[in-house]
Amino acid sequence: MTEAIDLLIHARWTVPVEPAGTVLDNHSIAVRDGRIVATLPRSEALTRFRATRQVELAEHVLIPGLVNLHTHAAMSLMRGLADDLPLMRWLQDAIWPAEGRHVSPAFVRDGTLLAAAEMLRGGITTCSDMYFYPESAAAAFAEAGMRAVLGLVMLEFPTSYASDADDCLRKGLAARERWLGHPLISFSIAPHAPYTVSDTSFIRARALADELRLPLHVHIHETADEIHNALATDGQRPLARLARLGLLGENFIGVHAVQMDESDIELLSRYNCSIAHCPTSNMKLASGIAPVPRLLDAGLRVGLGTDGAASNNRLDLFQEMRHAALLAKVGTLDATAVPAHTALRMATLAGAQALGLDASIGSITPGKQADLCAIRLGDLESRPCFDPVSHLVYVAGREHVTHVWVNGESRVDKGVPLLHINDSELLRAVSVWQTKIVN
Ligand SMILES: CSC[C@H]1O[C@@H](n2cnc3c(O)ncnc32)[C@H](O)[C@@H]1O
Ligand SMILES: [Zn+2]
Repeated sequence: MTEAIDLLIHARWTVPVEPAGTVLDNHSIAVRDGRIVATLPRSEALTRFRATRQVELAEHVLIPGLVNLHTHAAMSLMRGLADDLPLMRWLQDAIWPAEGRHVSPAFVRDGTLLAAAEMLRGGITTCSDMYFYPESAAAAFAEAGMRAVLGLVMLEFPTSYASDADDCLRKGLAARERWLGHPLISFSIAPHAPYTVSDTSFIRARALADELRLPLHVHIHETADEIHNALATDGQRPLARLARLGLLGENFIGVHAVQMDESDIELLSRYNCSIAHCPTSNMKLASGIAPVPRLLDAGLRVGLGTDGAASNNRLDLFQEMRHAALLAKVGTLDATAVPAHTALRMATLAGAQALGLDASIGSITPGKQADLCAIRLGDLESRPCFDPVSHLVYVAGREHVTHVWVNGESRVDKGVPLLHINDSELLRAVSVWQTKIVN
């Protein structure tokens, strides 16, 4: 008697990420009702299962869908608007004025659809977003069929979205109410940064995160100026202030963590926090090199983020894996720092753990959702292949992604996106935004 399943994927290599270091040759992954049922040798799979659909990946490696631990999806509409500036000039002279003029529910919907299409095509099946109008972002991610954790943002100053941090939260919580129970959409509490959020608002953020059992998602220690200014105004480093306010804890995701001393790392480790490392954004804004090997040695979960397309300018976790591995080596002058397997774990399981989603995504494990990504390693630029994980980080790019599934549903098939997004309509909308932004 064979078991009926929906999908059987036969892959030349499978890298489940958990157990660490495992590479399975010629195995098959069985999927039923959106979940992984089993991973087993191909010959056993063919006798045990009867599948509605089978997919042959003869020269491919199958990995868990990538998890983008930090982005501002709708900022894809500002890709390339302001390059080659340091963070505060970039924000204050270019980005915040543009956001003040243009950000609206329609902007967030179109920008998020553009970002979701880019991410899914590049093998990213989950992202942790932080942007205005989270209800518009939720609608766009749901339409694209991408898993997303939407930050309920908090900023003290008035924006086109809200008058202050309390207004941000009121609007964010109403959005969350409307999306409760959706299979792909969940939320985090996202106070923007120590330099834009008051003590009172941080305390409110922690109380809400505890009450609603949500992650806290905050930019921290991004630049030397941020530390310098905090010392001048608060007499404390930003992380010490957040610890004093009770913000740190195992649901805390600190984004960037570039400018860190031993006391900062000790605090993050004491409170069992997670880090979203954004190597390309850190390089482009010249923020510095995050001490990733020391963060990992301290036992922290370190995931990877692209940051927004206005500071990267790609939403490409293959690029972030490569940059994370290379930057760690340059930063420490140690070629063994952040090896390929570590970079892949950061881009998958570590991101899922940081978001509290590792019971359902982040590795190819029976019982988890079938969020999967296949990468073709058969082309001449990928030959020979001694170790597919080495190739994922040091050779392959998102252009080699051929298949993507979210919850067992195909989103990219043989390189062709199967998104519910009308490309020409979206491109028309993007060009209208471009015209508005430059005028
Ligand atoms: C409250 S919505 C998010 C807010 O963050 C801005 N932003 C984008 N990238 C960064 C970054 O690297 N550091 C700090 N702030 C950033 C974005 O423009 C929005 O205003
Ligand atoms: Zn950011």
